[in-house]
Amino acid sequence: MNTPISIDRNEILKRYEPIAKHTHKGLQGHALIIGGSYGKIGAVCLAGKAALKTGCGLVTAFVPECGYQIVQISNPELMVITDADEKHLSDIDFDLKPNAIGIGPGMGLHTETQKAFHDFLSNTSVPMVIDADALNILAYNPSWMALVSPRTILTPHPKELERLIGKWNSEAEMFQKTIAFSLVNQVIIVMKGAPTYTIDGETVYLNTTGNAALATAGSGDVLTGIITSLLAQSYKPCDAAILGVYLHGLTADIALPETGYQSFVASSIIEYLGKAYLSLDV
Ligand SMILES: NC(=O)C1=CN([C@@H]2O[C@H](COP(=O)(O)OP(=O)(O)OC[C@H]3O[C@@H](n4cnc5c(N)ncnc54)[C@H](OP(=O)(O)O)[C@@H]3O)[C@@H](O)[C@H]2O)[C@@H](O)CC1
Ligand SMILES: Nc1ncnc2c1ncn2[C@@H]1O[C@H](COP(=O)(O)OP(=O)(O)O)[C@@H](O)[C@H]1O
Ligand SMILES: [Mg+2]
Repeated sequence: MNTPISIDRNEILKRYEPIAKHTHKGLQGHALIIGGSYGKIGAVCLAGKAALKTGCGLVTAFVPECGYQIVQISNPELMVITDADEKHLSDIDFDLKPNAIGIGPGMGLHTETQKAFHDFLSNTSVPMVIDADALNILAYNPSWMALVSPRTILTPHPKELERLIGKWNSEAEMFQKTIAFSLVNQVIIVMKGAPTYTIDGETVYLNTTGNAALATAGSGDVLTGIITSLLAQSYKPCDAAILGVYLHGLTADIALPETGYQSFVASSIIEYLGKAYLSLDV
């Protein structure tokens, strides 16, 4: 394996694009977050709000019918489209043209959802982040990887990674198998952990921000929203992944003296995104 490239502030400033003075919401990108199921609509609320607070101009959530009021009330800035089914996604069909899609948070593994995901992948080539249950569905249906567009970003935690690539006996083998998976499928893999590595074929990027405060429910869902937002704002997929992971960790580093580890929750990541961005602008 090549020596990982350490992603520090200098590397980020090479990639970060400050906002243009005369931009408007129509130029800032439209992100679509697809996911949720009965009891796990919060995952979509978190990803959607994170997408907005990362700078996207418009964000739409696609959720089962039971999520309609939850998303609208928790995030009035979000637009919502609902599936025909009350509790799970059964047909992922929409009449809009997002610049990027994040799919999987809270989505569940219902057989109808699995079929809907298959049909959605067959018909979509929009830049995409695949996370959580959408990754698990791919792991259970490995041949569907052929439907995933090149340069798609996958964001597995260690268990999701194991489901996708199989068990490993050493860290070296984990990297070897992940790199091979990235090369064969032409996808970018964000190997979430402490620390997080982003794998783009043979190139490995090591993130340098973040701390144990991030070990809290929904923090991966927030990361999906952040990276989807950057993709929608026209960052190249690998840069969106690297910058998104860096910003996500930076929020926890900035917050720590104020929140401590224990009281930091996934919504705190979203709350501190502003300070994370501001620290890049000085
Ligand atoms: N508010 C909401 O709506 C929320 C909704 N959510 C949604 O729930 C769905 C299920 O997602 P999920 O990740 O909780 O379940 P799953 O894939 O079975 O993985 C869990 C297993 O993986 C392991 N594991 C995890 N991290 C690890 C690590 N760093 N290092 C090592 N191991 C690690 C760990 O294994 P263990 O250590 O227990 O053996 C654990 O048992 C998904 O759609 C998600 O979006 C959540 O985001 C929460 C907030
Ligand atoms: N101890 C830790 N140090 C740094 N980052 C962590 C730590 N624990 C978790 N994280 C980060 O938090 C996120 C957890 O993602 P995930 O397990 O998908 O959460 P969820 O599914 O609950 O949203 C990842 O980005 C991971 O890198
Ligand atoms: Mg997750």
